Amino acid sequence: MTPAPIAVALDAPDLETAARWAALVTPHVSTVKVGLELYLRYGPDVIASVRGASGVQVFLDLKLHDIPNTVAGATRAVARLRPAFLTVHAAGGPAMIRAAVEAAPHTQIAAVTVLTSLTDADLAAVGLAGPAEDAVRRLAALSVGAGARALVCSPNEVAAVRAEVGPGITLITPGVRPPGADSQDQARVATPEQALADGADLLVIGRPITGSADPGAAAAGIAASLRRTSHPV
Ligand SMILES: O=C(O)c1cc(=O)[nH]c(=O)n1[C@@H]1O[C@H](COP(=O)(O)O)[C@@H](O)[C@H]1O
Repeated sequence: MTPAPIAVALDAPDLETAARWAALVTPHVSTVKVGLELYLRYGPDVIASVRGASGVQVFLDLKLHDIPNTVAGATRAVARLRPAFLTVHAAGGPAMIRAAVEAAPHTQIAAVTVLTSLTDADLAAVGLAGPAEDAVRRLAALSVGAGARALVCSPNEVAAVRAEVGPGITLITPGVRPPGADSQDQARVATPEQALADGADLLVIGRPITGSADPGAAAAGIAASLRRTSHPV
């Protein structure tokens, strides 16, 4: 069976746990995601550990945000690990995004528009007035103009972003929760089925899978529900 378009966020405190989660979920999902918690503790070795024997696609989520020269150097430093995706913050601006794109020709640079943990009130507090969707659309257009071929947004904005950037751009949505699940620190959320129906290409899901007693079964369950949605019987 084709693995589901899900990136499981391996936000674990230690490498053994992350590698175990990766092994349990990789039969069911296309991608595993390494973020700041694991990468800052273990460095580049973590990539090989979670890739394991399966060779599953790895998404490196470092959310780089600095001046263009520094981001180019940081991107070059990790490009040799050949992650399928590497995140940068779109708010770093077009020159920074372009620097990352040029520094990693074999990796898709994914520009994070507005973090899924932020509400409209949070955005107003940091000086971004207006609904999140306006900022997301603006940052999405800017990122694609700077050469990004992948974008990160919440499922609530994915339909608007798709309308803005067209079909060729990979849209990645965290802030995904199965029906009835706790949204925890996520503010702009939707179900996996809704995110896919609205145009997402890859769903980032962490704790609803890794916090389950059986992460393999949790991943398989969500993958099966997505298959039912895309091919209703
Ligand atoms: O870039 C990301 O992956 C990301 C962007 C964003 O706006 N929101 C967001 O939650 N993420 C990541 O997606 C994952 C979501 O995890 P859960 O909330 O446990 O499903 C975490 O690893 C976050 O770092």
